[in-house]
Amino acid sequence: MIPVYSVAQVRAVEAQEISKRGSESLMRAAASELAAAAEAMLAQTASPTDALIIGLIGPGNNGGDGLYALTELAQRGYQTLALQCTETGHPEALKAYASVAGTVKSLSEGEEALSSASLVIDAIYGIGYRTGAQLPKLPAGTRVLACDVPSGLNCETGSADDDVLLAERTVTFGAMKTGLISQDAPLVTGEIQVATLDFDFSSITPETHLVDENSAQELLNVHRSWRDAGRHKYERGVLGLIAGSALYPGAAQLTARAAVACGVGLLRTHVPEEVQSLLSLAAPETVPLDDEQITEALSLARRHLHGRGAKISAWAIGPGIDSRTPPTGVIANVFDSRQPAVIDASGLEVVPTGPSEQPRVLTPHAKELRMLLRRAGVSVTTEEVRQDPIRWTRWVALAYNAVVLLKGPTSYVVAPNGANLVVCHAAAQLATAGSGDILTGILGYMLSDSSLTGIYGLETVSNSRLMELTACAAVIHGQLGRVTAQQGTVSASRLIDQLPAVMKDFGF
Ligand SMILES: NC(=O)C1=CN([C@@H]2O[C@H](COP(=O)(O)OP(=O)(O)OC[C@H]3O[C@@H](n4cnc5c(N)ncnc54)[C@H](O)[C@@H]3O)[C@@H](O)[C@H]2O)[C@@H](O)CC1
Repeated sequence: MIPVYSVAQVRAVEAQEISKRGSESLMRAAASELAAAAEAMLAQTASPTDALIIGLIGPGNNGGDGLYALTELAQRGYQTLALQCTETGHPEALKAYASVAGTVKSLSEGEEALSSASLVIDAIYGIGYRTGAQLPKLPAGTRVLACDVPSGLNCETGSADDDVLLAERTVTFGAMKTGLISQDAPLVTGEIQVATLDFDFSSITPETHLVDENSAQELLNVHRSWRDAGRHKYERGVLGLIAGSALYPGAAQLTARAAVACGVGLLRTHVPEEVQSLLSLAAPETVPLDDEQITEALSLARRHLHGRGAKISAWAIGPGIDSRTPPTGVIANVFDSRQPAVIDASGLEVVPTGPSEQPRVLTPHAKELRMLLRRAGVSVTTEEVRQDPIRWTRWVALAYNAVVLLKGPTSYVVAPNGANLVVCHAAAQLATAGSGDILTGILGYMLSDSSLTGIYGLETVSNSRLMELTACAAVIHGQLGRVTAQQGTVSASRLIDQLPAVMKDFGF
């Protein structure tokens, strides 16, 4: 997992490093990383002599990094042009560039060249940016490498100006920063590369940890057990799905199909009669589950949480339930059990606050998070949630004694003890109807599989493991969005089509 620090924390470590190593040596080290990233971006498309790299240069150290990087690139034979976007610039770096590559032009003098740039290095503003500067508009299709932070992005909050410079890649220095993974940032930064510059963060507690594809893979490997081989379907895991209504017949189908596509041992469905016939057609692998069978399964679960002795090993509750007529009795019984459950959509409207023995994951989006807060007696605006998502997700985690996944372009996973993880998938295409139902199917499957939860007897899953598995499900979901978008437009059904291949990439 990648530690994430606030700008203040990065500034504090930077000050220590400057006192040890000197400011210019740090800047040169940052510039070398930036130059290497520029070369890597151009490697497939242009030889040094053909490529024109333009640096957009600002007034502070960010501009200094950009100028030193251009200097290195000029020394390696690239054509370069430095365009100063503000009246002042970093004096030593300006001199260094001028001695190797000639004079620096002002933006208005050299703006025309932007349309023939192979690559633009955005070194106007970095972590010192305050919202409100006027930023240059780049020709459509310009490839942009951001130095530390895209200009126009507030690196403390993740809020971006309308004219923010959209990057294909961002090389950020020292450490991953909160503002690079919050609010608008995932839609702005492109791929982020952290150049640590050997900064020493050992005495500083990170604000949170980012779970990316590699770290999700590592977490899954840590949790996966050898007991997986040759198991009976009941041992593999049975998911009980309580979902659907005449009003929303599709949601239950999507969750069911997603769980089946993940390879669930068995899926048992408690849905209204009129939905069951559609469901049996959409997912013939499913087996219906009536009220009595649920009571029996829950009674058996008091002796066996998983395996042949238990008819169900985990639950998914909520997709497509009509909130005016939820099957409250059945759901309340499941909430009383100690079997893991993922609760989404209308299920969130009936989940109780207070202590609970059940390992639960609630998966609200921002509006549902506000509803959960209101039910717990806390009134906040959407803007307040946007400003401080971890704080408000933590409130819900504590009030409902559950792991909470706040869904969005950046997703936050928070445990009742306040521990938290961030998943930043930037797959805007996932904002499509039914995509959340699929996440419930993926997570439901994962909670039903003992080789991931480690539930073999009566010992249930810990909140920290639940939090990590939830983050993995969110990463898989994000990757699913990206992979599907590469093939064309995204719909929930097309996401499910890609699910087996994406699961395979994560070792399933
Ligand atoms: N923090 C680190 O670990 C390191 C930082 N370095 C670089 O240093 C940068 C930070 O340097 P600075 O503190 O000089 O900050 P910046 O270079 O981001 O910019 C600060 C300058 O921009 C001006 N400014 C900010 N917002 C403005 C607005 N809206 N309108 C007009 N002017 C505005 C400020 O007045 C100030 O002059 C980092 O982003 C990074 O590129 C690297 O050189 C080395 C390592």
